[in-house]
Amino acid sequence: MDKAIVIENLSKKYKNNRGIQDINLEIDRGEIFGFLGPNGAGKTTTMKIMVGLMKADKGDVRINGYSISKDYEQAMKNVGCIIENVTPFPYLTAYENMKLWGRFYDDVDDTRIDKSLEITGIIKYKNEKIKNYSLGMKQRLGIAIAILSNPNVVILDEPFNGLDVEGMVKMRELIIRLSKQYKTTFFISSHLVHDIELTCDKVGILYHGKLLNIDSTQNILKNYSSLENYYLSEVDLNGDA
Ligand SMILES: Nc1ncnc2c1ncn2[C@@H]1O[C@H](COP(=O)(O)OP(=O)(O)OP(=O)(O)O)[C@@H](O)[C@H]1O
Repeated sequence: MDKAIVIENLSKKYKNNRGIQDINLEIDRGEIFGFLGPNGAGKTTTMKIMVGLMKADKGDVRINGYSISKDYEQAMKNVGCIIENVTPFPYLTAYENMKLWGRFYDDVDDTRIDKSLEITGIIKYKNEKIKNYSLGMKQRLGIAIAILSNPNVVILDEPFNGLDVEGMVKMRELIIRLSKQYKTTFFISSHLVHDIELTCDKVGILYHGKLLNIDSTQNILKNYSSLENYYLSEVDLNGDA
């Protein structure tokens, strides 16, 4: 199986002793992986290391076969991400913001900008200033920016945060469609069990910096009535850090 992301023995300890400890996981090409954990579990820390915003104490991450510590440029070549918040310039339009982002890449032209806005369903607001965007529209713009360079791996920190019901449904549909249509691999962090259950093929539970378990959503739902029940039982069994 073609592995899009491999995380090996990843550890990072902050001065206050919090952080992540010995994370191991593998994600197949085209899979939607849900990184589920409560506030402070270490999701953002892991994702920051994955995209090179922070250095690990130990371990490594391979993306598309390339190590982020040894071959950072190659590893990042096909990655799009939103870690914490994207902050588009409010007084620029979506198009102008995308144009600025596009300068980071060699092969992003106006056609690709339009395509990204089209895929994420905000092409009709292309020439509107971001200050007039709703939160859901801004989240979509975040995805549009993340997929601008046509990456095959997309890493999203809390993409459902702050969205209303309709916004969540649309975000979910968008992620699933991209994974099916383009075989894009997604690594999504969230503390929203329900959205992870409905969106992700595979789920890893992070608790107090440790990965408690990792399994396919299908398997989990064979044995538990909901992902929430599985989550609570895993935390109850193994969660004492
Ligand atoms: N720069 C830092 N220095 C010290 N401690 C930190 C730092 N960044 C994060 N932490 C701590 O490390 C732990 C993991 O934080 P992290 O932001 O990775 O969690 P998270 O799972 O993303 O949480 P949330 O869902 O609230 O965003 C937390 O206890 C946090 O307080």
